[in-house]
Amino acid sequence: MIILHNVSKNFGQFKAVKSVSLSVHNGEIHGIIGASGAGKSTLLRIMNLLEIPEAGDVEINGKTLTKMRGKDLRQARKSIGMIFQHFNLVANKTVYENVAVSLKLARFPRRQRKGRVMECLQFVGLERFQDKYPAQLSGGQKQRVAIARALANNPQVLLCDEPTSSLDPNTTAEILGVLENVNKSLGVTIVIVSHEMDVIRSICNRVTVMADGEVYDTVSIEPKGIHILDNNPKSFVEQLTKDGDVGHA
Ligand SMILES: Nc1ncnc2c1ncn2[C@@H]1O[C@H](COP(=O)(O)OP(=O)(O)OP(=O)(O)O)[C@@H](O)[C@H]1O
Repeated sequence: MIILHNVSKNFGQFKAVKSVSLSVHNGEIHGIIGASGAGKSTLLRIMNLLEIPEAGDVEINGKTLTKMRGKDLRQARKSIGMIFQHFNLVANKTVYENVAVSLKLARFPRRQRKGRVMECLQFVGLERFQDKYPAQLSGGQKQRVAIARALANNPQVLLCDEPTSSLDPNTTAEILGVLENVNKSLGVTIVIVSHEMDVIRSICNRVTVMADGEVYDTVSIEPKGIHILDNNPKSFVEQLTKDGDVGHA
């Protein structure tokens, strides 16, 4: 579905992505992991041409994105949604307006917009928050709004750049649950960049490991599932001491 053919990206003299080829399969949750500076986010941003590669091609569903221009490119990019570590919501717009704006930009039929916004907010469990502003929401709620916004135009692929890195462990698990639901019930292919091994192991089917701007390897894995801790202090102590090599102070 997404195929990168020998893509490269330089920032000045620095080679951030070096002739990378990679396939993301239809319907999978594909992780990209690696050390800080390995080029993960740059590679993800190349997939929807937020970063334009100096060399190589990006192919989506048999169409070469890097060779498209104007209306065709805009149309093709509608099939790719994206979410970010810091949510990127518009501060002076309500939850409803944040989702509606992506429909407006995509020229979604005006009369169907309200229904579509509410459908997306329901999907992420935030329909009651439609009139709130981002500053009135928790980090997890902000990321849910960002997911609703990314889903509004019915994308086939959702690109996720460190989607849980600003969140606590329980909220991380909740957001991973939402992403899993996006994949399973809507059939959306997901690519998720994270430096957190637990995040990648919990939901991904295939994982690409990057190092120094190159793909080191791509492996298939069995997702371990999402473990939600409750906020009971007893369960925190149990987690901390379960390996038996620590005692009570
Ligand atoms: N716009 C830019 N201008 C200059 N250098 C950049 C730019 N974007 C990224 N880089 C550099 O390219 C390299 C790869 O960055 P990238 O964000 O892709 O890495 P990453 O693996 O996602 O790392 P991290 O986990 O720290 O975000 C880094 O050394 C970074 O400093």
